[in-house]
Amino acid sequence: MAVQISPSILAADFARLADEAAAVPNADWLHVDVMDYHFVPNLTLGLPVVEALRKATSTPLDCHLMIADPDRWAPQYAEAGAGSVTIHAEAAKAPVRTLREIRAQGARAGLALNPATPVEPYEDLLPEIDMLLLMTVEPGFGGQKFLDLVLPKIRRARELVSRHGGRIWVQVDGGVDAGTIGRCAEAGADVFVAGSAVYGASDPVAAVDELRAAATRARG
Ligand SMILES: O=C(CO)[C@@H](O)[C@H](O)COP(=O)(O)O
Repeated sequence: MAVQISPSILAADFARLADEAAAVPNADWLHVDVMDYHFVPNLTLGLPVVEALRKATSTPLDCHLMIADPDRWAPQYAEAGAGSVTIHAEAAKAPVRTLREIRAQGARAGLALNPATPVEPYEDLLPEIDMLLLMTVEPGFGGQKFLDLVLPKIRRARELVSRHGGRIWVQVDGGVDAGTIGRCAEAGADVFVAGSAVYGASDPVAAVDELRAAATRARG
């Protein structure tokens, strides 16, 4: 699968979200971080903003739910038009049902793991998902330093996914920039979330192109 870049609007100007979405027409996805002050110590945005963004951009929305009760809310993000909805393994109490409900609404279903959460216990869930999101920082805030300790897990995740037919995308999120994206790509990631590295750049379009080129080069 070709490299995909998903700029995180957490690093964008929340007062100008439609313009910020339009600022990266070369992005494959727009990553939308939903936080609820419970699963993570930060609060961002919810369904009404996702519904508004859906109307404001044709770029598919990649909704990452960092919320305490994804079983209750995730299907509604899919219904609101998100192209992909990712729930955290640490928060979901009924992940099989929730992942199936996301797919039933026509969205891709993702499972996210915090840096210290191992991937192996979730092997049986792989048939239920379209994407595995490996956090490369502790979730909650943009602008954090990339955690190298996640690299071996990216390799193990790639192996597991390959054993299951290679259909599932491996996404990395947190501290991804021109200096770290190559290592993630070499380890087996194929979808890259980048907040500060895109929206903190003077030219976000060029930043997306550079990240894509660096990841593509690293895959060889
Ligand atoms: O989910 C999160 C943070 O919890 C991320 O999506 C961040 O928004 C990535 O930001 P950068 O580390 O790229 O600045």
